[in-house]
Amino acid sequence: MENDVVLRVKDLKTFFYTNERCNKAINGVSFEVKKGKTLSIVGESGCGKSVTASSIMQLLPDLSRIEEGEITYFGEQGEVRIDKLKKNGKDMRKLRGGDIAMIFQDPMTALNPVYTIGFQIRENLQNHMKMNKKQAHKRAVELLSLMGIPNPEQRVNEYPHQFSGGMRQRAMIAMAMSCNPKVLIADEPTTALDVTIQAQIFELMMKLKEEFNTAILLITHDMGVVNEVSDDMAVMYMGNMVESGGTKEVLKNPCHPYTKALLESIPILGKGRNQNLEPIKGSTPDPYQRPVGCQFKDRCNYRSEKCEEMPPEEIVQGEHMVRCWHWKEVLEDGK
Ligand SMILES: Nc1ncnc2c1ncn2[C@@H]1O[C@H](COP(=O)(O)OP(=O)(O)OP(=O)(O)O)[C@@H](O)[C@H]1O
Repeated sequence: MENDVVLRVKDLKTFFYTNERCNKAINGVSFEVKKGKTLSIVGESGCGKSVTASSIMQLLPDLSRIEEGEITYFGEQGEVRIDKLKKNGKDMRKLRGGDIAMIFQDPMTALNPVYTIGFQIRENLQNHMKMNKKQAHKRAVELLSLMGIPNPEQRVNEYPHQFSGGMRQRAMIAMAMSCNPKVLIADEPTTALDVTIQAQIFELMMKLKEEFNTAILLITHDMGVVNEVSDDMAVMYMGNMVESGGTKEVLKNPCHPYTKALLESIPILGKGRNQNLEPIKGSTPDPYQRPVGCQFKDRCNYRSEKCEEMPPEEIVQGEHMVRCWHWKEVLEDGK
């Protein structure tokens, strides 16, 4: 095991069971998150990004469960198999919000409307960092100031509804960062914010990553964001990882038709209005009636008989992995 890996997910399978039907929402996903680096997981709505995050945090909805696979956290006290921990047991509660923190698209998922921002950050610090009330208050003010919130001494005593959307997002990040987490999971953290605030929040996250050597697992559907902020990336489709590797390498040499299609569907800043944007044809299949073999085949121009069988993971070079029978053709066509 390379010692820069802080979180490893191996062959994860998380299924939903509704009305005697099974949705294999995550069907054998593997990746590693490295110390002080950002890994982005990207893919269309429903591909399994959020369920991956909830599996790691053991915050899965009632009808779902981890069926197989390993989720290992490499902490200062040694390895912890998260998938083996009790959802609400002492060890999981210690990890959650402590060593592994999460920020959400909607800050009100994490913030309680009836308590002041300061109270909520203090509570986290008192629980996880064993600080007394006075120390925790001082640190809460420092954290708000670090997040760029003006007048932190005054604002620490305000309620979430007194904060703007962007400020609430900052307050939630302050709460998540309060216990110096080793891993920060960010699930579409800026989708609800306007572009300027979005850029500021990412800038802030990257600053924190540098300062505290935090590993970030960023969940997004936005290839532009992936390009801007991540060291590594993984593309998900229908519960599978179809391509992964260093961000620069994957974006330069996409080998999966789906990655290529995602890239062709986004505008490039500064290229003006006359760009040939290609929406991805078709739509994602019904998760309860998944196709046999490659999940992307019905939307793919490279489809052949081989695709009736699920392609294996293949190494393109170094850490660049792809799951497509036709990746060499895809790569060649991109040149
Ligand atoms: N609470 C739930 N009950 C039943 N099925 C669910 C639930 N949450 C997610 N799923 C299913 O799990 C699969 C993966 O969903 P997930 O929310 O992880 O996708 P996502 O990539 O995060 O999408 P989005 O970008 O829209 O959040 C989908 O097929 C979805 O229908």
